[in-house]
Amino acid sequence: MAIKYGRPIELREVSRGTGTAVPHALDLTVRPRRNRKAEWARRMVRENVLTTDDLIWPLFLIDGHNKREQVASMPGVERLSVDQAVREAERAMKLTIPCLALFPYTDPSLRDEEGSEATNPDNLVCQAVRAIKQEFPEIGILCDVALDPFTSHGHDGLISDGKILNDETVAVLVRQALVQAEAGCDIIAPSDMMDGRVAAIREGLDRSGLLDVQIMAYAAKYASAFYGPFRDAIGSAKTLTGDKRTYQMDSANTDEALREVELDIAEGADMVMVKPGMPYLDVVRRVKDTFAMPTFAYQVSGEYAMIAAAANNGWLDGERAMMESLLAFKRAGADGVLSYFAPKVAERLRTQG
Ligand SMILES: NCc1[nH]cc(CCC(=O)O)c1CC(=O)O
Ligand SMILES: [Mg+2]
Repeated sequence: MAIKYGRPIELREVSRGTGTAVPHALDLTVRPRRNRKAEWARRMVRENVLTTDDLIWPLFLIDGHNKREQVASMPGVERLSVDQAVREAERAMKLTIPCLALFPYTDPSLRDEEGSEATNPDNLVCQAVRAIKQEFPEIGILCDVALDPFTSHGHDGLISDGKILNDETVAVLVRQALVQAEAGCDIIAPSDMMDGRVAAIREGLDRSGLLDVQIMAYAAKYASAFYGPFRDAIGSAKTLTGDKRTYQMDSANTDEALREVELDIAEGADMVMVKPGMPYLDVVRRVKDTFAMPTFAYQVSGEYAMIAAAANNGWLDGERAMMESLLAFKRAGADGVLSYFAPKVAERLRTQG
């Protein structure tokens, strides 16, 4: 059947243009606006919903007690001492946010070439995991695995002659994952983009009897300008030498993302992630459609900063932009989102649905 103006021509024999009560009414049988005429009607036909179950809340940690420090490039986001992180965990519980992600600001005196603080079983991340789990064992905790918060050069791996070493780095990452898992972390999230790290970490966890610790692989992670504010937050912005393009992906590629994801699944990833988020929604959709795996996206620091900055300038409605940006991930097929907006979103969902 030939289609013209939204309905088959064969069905258009009767003209509706004459005798209608409304002067100048167009001859339209199909009027998509009918389904948008009221809030109840919009709710009935809504295809995607955002709930608190979709949220993972990233927290930045800092040494000390009763300390909260603004991150300048992320208005509304703070670095928290462990006791304060426990308070935020309590808030997350009340808001029914299922999972927290932890990122440390490591004191510069503890950073070195090898990132040795990453494997200290008593480092800031491990302290926070233990403290949160002791008070709130029912909340999920995700720990990032990569060396950049701990290295003096700000790279995610070991360096020799200006090259980021793959296999040597993987050995350290396994030890980092093990101290975090032994501290009680539920999900290990390798964000380093070394080849083969998922398999090595899975093997290390299993050998230590940590069979139930999940792996969420930052499988398709791009070399991105949108990580800038995060590097301020963890204090690696000033120290980072060069860029991360020999290990993080080229932003021009999507087939490559599928190959990366396929490898991580084969190596034992329980969940996969695409990062950054909004500029890579096409990748989220392809990954979800191709692998049907639990698929997450990271709305990264730069995405947060853009919305927060524009809102603070009165250039856009920050709350609405926040909700719209998160719903976009659901539309693209994501099962959940790491977002610095998590507590704000959860509060809004609770009061306004
Ligand atoms: N490997 C570390 C890591 N884990 C998460 C982010 C970025 C998160 C954000 O920007 O919010 C980064 C930064 C980077 O790779 O340089
Ligand atoms: Mg990979």
